[in-house]
Amino acid sequence: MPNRLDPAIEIIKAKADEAFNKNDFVVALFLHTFLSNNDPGNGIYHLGRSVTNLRLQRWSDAAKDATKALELCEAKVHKAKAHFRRCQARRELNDISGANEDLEAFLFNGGAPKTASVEAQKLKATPRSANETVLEDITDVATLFSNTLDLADNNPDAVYEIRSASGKGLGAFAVKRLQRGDLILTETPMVPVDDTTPYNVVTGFKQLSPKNLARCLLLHNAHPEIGLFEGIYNTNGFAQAGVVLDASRFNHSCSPNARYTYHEPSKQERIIALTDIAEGEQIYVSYLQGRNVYASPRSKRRQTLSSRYGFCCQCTACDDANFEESDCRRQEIGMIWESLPMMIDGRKMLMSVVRAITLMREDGYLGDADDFAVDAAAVCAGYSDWESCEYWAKFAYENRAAEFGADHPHAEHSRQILDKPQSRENHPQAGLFPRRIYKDIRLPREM
Ligand SMILES: C[S@@+](CC[C@H](N)C(=O)[O-])C[C@H]1O[C@@H](n2cnc3c(N)ncnc32)[C@H](O)[C@@H]1O
Repeated sequence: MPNRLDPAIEIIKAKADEAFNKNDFVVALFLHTFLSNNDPGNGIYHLGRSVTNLRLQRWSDAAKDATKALELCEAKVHKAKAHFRRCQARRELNDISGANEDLEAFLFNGGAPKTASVEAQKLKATPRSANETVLEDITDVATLFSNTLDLADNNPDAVYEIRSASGKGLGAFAVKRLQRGDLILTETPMVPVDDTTPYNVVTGFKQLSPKNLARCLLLHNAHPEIGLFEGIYNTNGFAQAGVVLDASRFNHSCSPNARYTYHEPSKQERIIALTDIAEGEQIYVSYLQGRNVYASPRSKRRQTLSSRYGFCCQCTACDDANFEESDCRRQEIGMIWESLPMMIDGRKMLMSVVRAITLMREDGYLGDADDFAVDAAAVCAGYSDWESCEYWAKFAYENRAAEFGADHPHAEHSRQILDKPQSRENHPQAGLFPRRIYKDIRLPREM
């Protein structure tokens, strides 16, 4: 049942009119199609789309819409418009007797005689015939007019392509081999929203141009029940960035091969490779962050993903064959993370960090090891083991640079620690405890 009170509807109608008045008929067609798909029993949308189709010279579609409007609209004024539009479409389709019937019905429903007489003259002229496919759904419109709507990927340097990802809607796939640390995407958010109250979300969409609104309406909506714009926002919005068109097409995995990150200085969303990725491989990010993914069992992750995004995760970590082992590792990582602040023994703490990072690697989770390495560097600083401190700070820096970009504030912060490990500014506890050396505690070589 369409929610006619959803504020999104009035906004989309206004944007459709705006596009039409600017002769941006493809966008208007898209938006009218969206509206009529959303509320098929409302004849006004068919009436609106019939004139847009006339402008696009899509005669069969225009006639079909006018017929539908005649079926659904009660008011004479609407019926008159629908007959007139169908008359014009039929004229172009060479159906002169049908067009004449519509012209009579136009007059009968109060249409202006002067307009009718101009049209009657045109009906006497030889018509052209046209042959088109009928566009019924917004995806049909989007496919036919993907260039006009700027949906086609025109960036020759793009390292990914968006296409069907069986059972997961659309997804992003590598078009060349990628390495850990490679920048996959950098994109300006389309709907930035600082505060995600419903009002702000609706206002964010309202500010879009008709074309950009059309592009956003194509995004997946896992929550149509909560309002159109909020549903799209909640399914696709990124923390800090909001809705980012291409980035929103990347599917989720609990063992992702890429991560998304917001780069505040440039106000852009980025996606960076966490692992090497083969050409043709699907690129996955994790919709869950930090401990919610690397330190949570499958049941908890699935519950969150299902309620927020409406799907049951079947990634390699959630797969039935692997999940129990993966759960054991992730639960242990979680316990280590919880217990680190309580550990008073530096050696024990560093051994726990090594264990946690080893478990992450065994699980194929190649993000966030820096969370642990930063703590390890702080412990070594506390015991004045500057060589070990540097070792962990370097590890944290290199991982952050690869995962977020070297110019990201996270990486810059680790860089500062690396440059001045002894500074109290970087490590408030630097040199506080009796000196101890932990050179023997290092990570095993990368597997
Ligand atoms: C942000 S969108 C991702 C792009 C989406 N596939 C599309 O076609 O636009 C989130 C939606 O993608 C689908 N999705 C993402 N990851 C998935 C996965 N691992 N398994 C199944 N569906 C997934 C779900 O429908 C989810 O609500």
